[in-house]
Amino acid sequence: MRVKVFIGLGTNLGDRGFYLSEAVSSLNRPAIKVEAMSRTYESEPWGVADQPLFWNQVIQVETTLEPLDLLHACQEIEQQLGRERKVHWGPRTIDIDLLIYDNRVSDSEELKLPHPYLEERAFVIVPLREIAPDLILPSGRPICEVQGEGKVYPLT
Ligand SMILES: Nc1ncnc2c1ncn2[C@@H]1O[C@H](COP(=O)(O)OP(=O)(O)OP(=O)(O)O)[C@@H](O)[C@H]1O
Ligand SMILES: Nc1nc2c(c(=O)[nH]1)N=C(CO)CN2
Repeated sequence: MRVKVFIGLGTNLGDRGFYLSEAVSSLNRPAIKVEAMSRTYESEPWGVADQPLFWNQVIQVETTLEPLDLLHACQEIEQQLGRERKVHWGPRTIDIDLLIYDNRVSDSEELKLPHPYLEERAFVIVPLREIAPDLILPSGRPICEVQGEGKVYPLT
């Protein structure tokens, strides 16, 4: 059975356009079909201010993978694209986060669903609203009523 998942992508090191497009094309495979992509947004760093501007994007996929298998697929792509885990919320070539996986809830250290900071991050909410304007968030709030914090600008 295929389920709908929203995935957030972020990068603030090197060729940010390259990392976003490589991540999306690496994710797209028979078990993870990319169904929708937001535009790319430039955003001010959230959480740890003293770092380069990010480029962010949100995609919708349909997957047959269970949540942890999908997370591991995302982490493999992060590694292939040179992601190093140094500073929490610090600079990275690519970060791939599971935002919403169908209506699943998970509270383990390895996987939290929905993503815990979903509604606080404008760099997630704004591109997510672009591809899913009628979405009711897992909290029950319609996405049109949620702002998130931080400045984001579409690149196109
Ligand atoms: N929904 C999720 N999506 C991606 N990783 C998650 C999720 N929930 C928990 N994790 C775990 O978070 C750990 C740390 O992830 P990461 O280094 O990307 O954090 P971060 O990007 O600095 O912060 P944030 O998770 O707030 O965006 C990973 O090892 C992963 O197992
Ligand atoms: N604007 C922006 N800020 C961030 C981002 C991000 O992708 N975009 N990712 C972070 C760690 O997940 C921390 N802060």
